[in-house]
Amino acid sequence: MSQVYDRVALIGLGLIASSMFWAIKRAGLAGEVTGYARSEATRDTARRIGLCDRVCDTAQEAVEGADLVVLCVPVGAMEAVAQDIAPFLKPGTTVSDVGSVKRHVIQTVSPHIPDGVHFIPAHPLAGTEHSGPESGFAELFDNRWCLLVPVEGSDQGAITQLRTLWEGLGSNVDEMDADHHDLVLAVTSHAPHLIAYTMVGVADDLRRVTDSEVIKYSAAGFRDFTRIAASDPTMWRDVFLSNKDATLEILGRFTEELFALQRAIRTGDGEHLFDYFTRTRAIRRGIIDAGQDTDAPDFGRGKGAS
Ligand SMILES: NC(=O)c1ccc[n+]([C@@H]2O[C@H](COP(=O)([O-])OP(=O)(O)OC[C@H]3O[C@@H](n4cnc5c(N)ncnc54)[C@H](O)[C@@H]3O)[C@@H](O)[C@H]2O)c1
Ligand SMILES: O=C(O)C(=O)C[C@]1(C(=O)O)C=C[C@@H](O)C=C1
Repeated sequence: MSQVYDRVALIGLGLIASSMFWAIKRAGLAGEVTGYARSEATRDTARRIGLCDRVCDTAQEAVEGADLVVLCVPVGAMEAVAQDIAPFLKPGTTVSDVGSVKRHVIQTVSPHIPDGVHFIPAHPLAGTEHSGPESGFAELFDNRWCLLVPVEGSDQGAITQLRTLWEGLGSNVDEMDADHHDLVLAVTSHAPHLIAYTMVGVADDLRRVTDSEVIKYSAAGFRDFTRIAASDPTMWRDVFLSNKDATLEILGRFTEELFALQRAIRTGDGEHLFDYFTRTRAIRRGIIDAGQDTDAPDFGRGKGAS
């Protein structure tokens, strides 16, 4: 693929920014990539590992002359960063972000975007439990969705250009309205993370995790929870505080279902449990058949597998 932007600036050099950088380089999508991180230690690490063509000591220096600026900081830090860089953006620049919540980012960042600058929020649905400048890798976005959430009146040419970048990073791209995005992600990502945090917290409360009994004898289910629960605390604090309504709505429904299952166990209602688990199994198989779980092992996918 050929170059999509002359100059890209990445603000916040963690998992997502570093993965974007390596994927941009893999496909030659930008002439120059500048980077800025708030902490000197992160900037030093970035320089040491060759992350970004130029690591800058100020956000101003990083965004000056950039055609695309991507905010890759926790959702709660987006507004402050937007405010800092706004005076230094050239007309015609596109500002985007990768935040896990969209309505809040639009509400807090939009007021700082100068006239003549395009703001096109985005969210790559790809990540790991690791964070920081050394955690990124070029393949992170391969065959994953990236959702673009254009605000009213967004420039079509700027949207198409950003779409081309994300396709070049390996993603499938779709567009979505911000409120719908936040509700969908509350179901597919935010509530599941909270449930994983809770489950691991419960195990810890039983004082067995650090004694290693829970770890030693943990089955795959619990181990998957611990992977998710190892995710960055700042990022996830911000996600829940900024996607409050949708997350609380989904957790309300979750609690109702949990009570129904609890009741079925107490009353010995095996039919309820069996029917419920049959329904959820069909959902999992639907995901695999649609080719959306690239991490899933291949066994059990053949016709007739039970
Ligand atoms: N980790 C995931 O799985 C994932 C997936 C998709 C989207 N996201 C979103 O991407 C964004 C970045 O997440 P990440 O996983 O790369 O996080 P990360 O913790 O790996 O990196 C965030 C970086 O931002 C820096 N930072 C924090 N506050 C800052 C500020 N005020 N000014 C400048 N830099 C600041 C941190 O020092 C760090 O280098 C978040 O908004 C998150 O919601 C994360
Ligand atoms: O795979 C993981 O570790 C993730 O949690 C990635 C994940 C997700 O929930 O799928 C987490 C947050 C994002 O905003 C997008 C992706």
